Amino acid sequence: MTRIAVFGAGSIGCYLGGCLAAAGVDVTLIGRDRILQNIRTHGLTVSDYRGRFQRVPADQLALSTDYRLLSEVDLVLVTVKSAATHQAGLALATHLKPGVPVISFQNGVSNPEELAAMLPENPVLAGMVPFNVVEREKATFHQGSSGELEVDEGRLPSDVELSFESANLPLLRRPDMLAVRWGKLLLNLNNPVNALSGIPLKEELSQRAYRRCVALAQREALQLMQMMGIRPAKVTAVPSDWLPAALELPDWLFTRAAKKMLAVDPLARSSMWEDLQAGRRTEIDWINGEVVNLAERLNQKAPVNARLIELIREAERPEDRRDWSGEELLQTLTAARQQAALS
Ligand SMILES: NC(=O)C1=CN([C@@H]2O[C@H](COP(=O)(O)OP(=O)(O)OC[C@H]3O[C@@H](n4cnc5c(N)ncnc54)[C@H](OP(=O)(O)O)[C@@H]3O)[C@@H](O)[C@H]2O)C=CC1
Ligand SMILES: CC(C)(CO)C(=O)C(=O)O
Repeated sequence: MTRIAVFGAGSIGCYLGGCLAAAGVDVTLIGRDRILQNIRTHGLTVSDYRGRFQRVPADQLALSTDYRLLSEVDLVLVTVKSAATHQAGLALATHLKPGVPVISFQNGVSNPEELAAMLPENPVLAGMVPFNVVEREKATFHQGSSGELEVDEGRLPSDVELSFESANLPLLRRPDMLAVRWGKLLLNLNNPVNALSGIPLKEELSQRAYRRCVALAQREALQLMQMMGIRPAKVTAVPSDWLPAALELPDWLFTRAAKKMLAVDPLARSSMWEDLQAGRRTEIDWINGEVVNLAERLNQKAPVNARLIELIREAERPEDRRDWSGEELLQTLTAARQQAALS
């Protein structure tokens, strides 16, 4: 049986690892002591909005901070935040057997390439997690919204797809993962808006002013992607090009038309909010930063995304952190755009 290691046992890593282990897969979780100790005490519980509730006893998992365990596995799922990708790459390059595949289940568009450059002897596949996972008390990891995992078409050990399927996490294999990652990045432009709002995703997305902020960032990104010849894939019910217009709908129409987008656990928050809460560096440079990078390469401007980066940088300093109302945020983003148009 394929032995699967999760590198970065946090929200996504513990959820994927827990679902796989509950289905009888041999799982090793590599992570930090805080989370591993919690799992040793309580076992690992995975739950979801559809009623999944599975508890895996700690002795059914290999739990370690020791990277040497990587030399014994047949597949690695990388689930660290983007700022930790380089460190993950170093550990994998030191311990992984040649030929063992690695799937990056991370947001952003550059992580698989960063890993591939550090792991010339291992196939690195891009993956995409469409759903939200939050850590709850007693080592419980809860999936709060819907969607299927998507992964590059490259070769995986023969029983891996079946293992994911039996864990109720079917892998959708795709030939166009770069387009999928850009499509996901468009959705993740909501991450800073959610983090700055200080309220759960469902509540935030129910308010038009916040949605208009996201739409401003997406329009800017879509225009630059088009100039660069990037065609983002459709990763929600709405085609990527239509996302801003859908978000700008009045509340009464949006709540009817975008039922799926709002079908999210009432307490779910973006992973960027979780980072701010935990005092960690956020992934802003790997999300909105990619839009600003595109603008620079095209000799253009991306004032809305640049302003969101500034605001998240401020919020990363606890003493400067505050919650923004939708109107306040919309005002500062609109002002940034107007100023850029004048200069
Ligand atoms: N959470 C979500 O709902 C979603 C997240 N994603 C993406 O998935 C990826 C993972 O996110 P998420 O699970 O939320 O992140 P988390 O921060 O919850 O989990 C990552 C874990 O990896 C640990 N870690 C980092 N570096 C190392 C290392 N060198 N050795 C061992 N452990 C390490 C971190 O510890 P420490 O913090 O101490 O460094 C943390 O506990 C991100 O790219 C995110 O954008 C995608 C879809 C949804
Ligand atoms: C699932 C989604 C889009 C929102 O939670 C996400 O990717 C994140 O929080 O980083």
